[in-house]
Amino acid sequence: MSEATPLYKRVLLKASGEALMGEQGFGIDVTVADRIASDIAEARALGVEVGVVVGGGNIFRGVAVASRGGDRVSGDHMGMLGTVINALALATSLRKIGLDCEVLSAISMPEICQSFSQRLALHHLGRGKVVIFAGGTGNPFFTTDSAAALRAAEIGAEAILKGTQVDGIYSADPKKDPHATRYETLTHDEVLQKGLAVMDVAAVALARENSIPIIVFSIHEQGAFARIVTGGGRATIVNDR
Ligand SMILES: Nc1ncnc2c1ncn2[C@@H]1O[C@H](COP(=O)(O)OP(=O)(O)O)[C@@H](O)[C@H]1O
Ligand SMILES: O=c1ccn([C@@H]2O[C@H](COP(=O)(O)OP(=O)(O)O)[C@@H](O)[C@H]2O)c(=O)[nH]1
Repeated sequence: MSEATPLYKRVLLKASGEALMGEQGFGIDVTVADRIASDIAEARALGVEVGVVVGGGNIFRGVAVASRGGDRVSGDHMGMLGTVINALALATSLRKIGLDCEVLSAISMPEICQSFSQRLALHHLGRGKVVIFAGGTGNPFFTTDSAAALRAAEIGAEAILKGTQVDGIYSADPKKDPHATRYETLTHDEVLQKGLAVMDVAAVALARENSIPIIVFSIHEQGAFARIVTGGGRATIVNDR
């Protein structure tokens, strides 16, 4: 690994739930969780404090229930519980390689993990622990992208690194439009005005209000997380400055 100096003291990684299922159609591929853990370890070795919001799309999405005529709120509760399962899997992968971490959940389940509070999160981060934020925002009708923007603001993260299925923000969804072109940089306003759906509107707006840059990169590319915290790597940077 390079001796590069990190650009940030503290970042928030949004780890895609869907990425965690790897080639499987559902659930968690432990090899993917282990790889994401080793990427986080590289950033920690550079001295960067890391908070992680995990998605849940590999397990459950509330909108899927609603689209079949079911109850959206119950569906979202199931989705949030899915993020807790993912958080526990990622914590296991981190501990396996000797990284100290804590899972803090927006929904209290004290037998399983600690409950989220800003104070506790700052306490753990300040002691060098990776903090995994589970349970999204704790509210239905939100997404884990919004949870990422919220937790980033609460912990004073200098950037949100959205590790997703694609390597940046495109003029249209690159999975649907083969002619979509990739942006190197954008402002928060441009993402919203152009309707670029890589992240939901609430999340981008919250990041904009708090002047937090968003960096979109492929979580499938090994080592990308550490490269980005040192100012390299392939990504789209959303920043207003
Ligand atoms: N303009 C766009 N640029 C890049 N990706 C886009 C765009 N519009 C839609 N997408 C899609 O958004 C997905 C990320 O959305 P999301 O549901 O938040 O995934 P996850 O949280 O699992 O990373 C990408 O994988 C991509 O297919
Ligand atoms: O604050 C939140 C975060 C998540 N969810 C639910 O949890 C699911 C999984 O989260 P998300 O879709 O954001 O996961 P990702 O796309 O990152 O895998 C969502 O579809 C919602 O049903 C929710 O209700 N509130």
